[in-house]
Amino acid sequence: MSVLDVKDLTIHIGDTKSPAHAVDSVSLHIERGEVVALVGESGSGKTLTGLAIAGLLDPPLRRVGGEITLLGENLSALPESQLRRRRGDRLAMVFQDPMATLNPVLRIETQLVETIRAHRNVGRNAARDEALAMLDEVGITLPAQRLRAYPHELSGGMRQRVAIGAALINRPALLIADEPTTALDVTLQAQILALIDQYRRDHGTAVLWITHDLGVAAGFADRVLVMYAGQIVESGPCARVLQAPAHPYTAALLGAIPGSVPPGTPLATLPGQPPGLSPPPEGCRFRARCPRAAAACIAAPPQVATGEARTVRCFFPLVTPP
Ligand SMILES: Nc1ncnc2c1ncn2[C@@H]1O[C@H](COP(=O)(O)OP(=O)(O)OP(=O)(O)O)[C@@H](O)[C@H]1O
Repeated sequence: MSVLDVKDLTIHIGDTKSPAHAVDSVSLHIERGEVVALVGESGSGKTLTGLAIAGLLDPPLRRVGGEITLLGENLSALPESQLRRRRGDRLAMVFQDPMATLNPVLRIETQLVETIRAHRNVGRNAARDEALAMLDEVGITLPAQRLRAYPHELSGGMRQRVAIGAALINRPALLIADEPTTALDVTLQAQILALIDQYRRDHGTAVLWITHDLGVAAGFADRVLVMYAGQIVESGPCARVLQAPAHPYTAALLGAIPGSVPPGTPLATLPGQPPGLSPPPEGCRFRARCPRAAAACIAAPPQVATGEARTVRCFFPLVTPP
């Protein structure tokens, strides 16, 4: 049984007459202990996908279709408010800004203890001991002292560690991490990645890692899902996809990573902008920017299997289907 199974998730923004189709029929699954990276340019719908899974969509964002099954339970029929409660102890989300999780006016201890007691029947002292152990686990030095601190008394890196500790403290089966390292310097980025990687090895946590940085996904994820203009255009084992991308968009993303080309060679840039989605363009959403576009791309390409557990949504993939 997958920890998470999402089928045909569709999200609209705005009024029902001319909504933006921000996420269109996204399907994905994540197994126990697996890291799946959701990558794509800014505005491609990654965050909305994560928020919908976590039950955190608020108007003008509307989930208009799709099934979300967490640990075998189909939660799609429940209204968003109930979804939030049902999912609270099974999944957790961390964001780029740790202050999206932390309350600035409460001590770290109060926040962690309340998070534990909101979901589990644990006494205050036991909850405090757990909070202390979690700060230690996420690499906070002098944890007893930090427990008494307010968020503003901690550095940015420490705040992100505490936010991750708060997310993990009820041992969720699924962690959704939305660019939690983007605002940190490279040393801290690497430390946070290593921390989450170790945690999921120890506890079998499934991780959905949302990032615009294919380089980060490369070193960390088991599988990668590439999103463009609200659709998943390619998916597969991370190593295979990065070695031989099938979709021209994935190839373009890879060509723009520093270090992907010999020194002295300019990085490839992708011309143009993603299309507007209100309404979405007909046919392939990438065709206006695609070097391989042809007359056939006026029709919407289906998602096809290319072997080795890979899929691609393209009439002219770079890796040919078997
Ligand atoms: N609350 C909102 N109200 C209106 N539009 C929104 C809202 N949240 C997101 N959008 C729009 O939905 C689209 C998808 O946004 P989303 O945040 O999911 O993209 P993303 O791929 O995560 O990009 P980024 O990396 O910049 O966060 C974008 O066009 C964005 O402007």
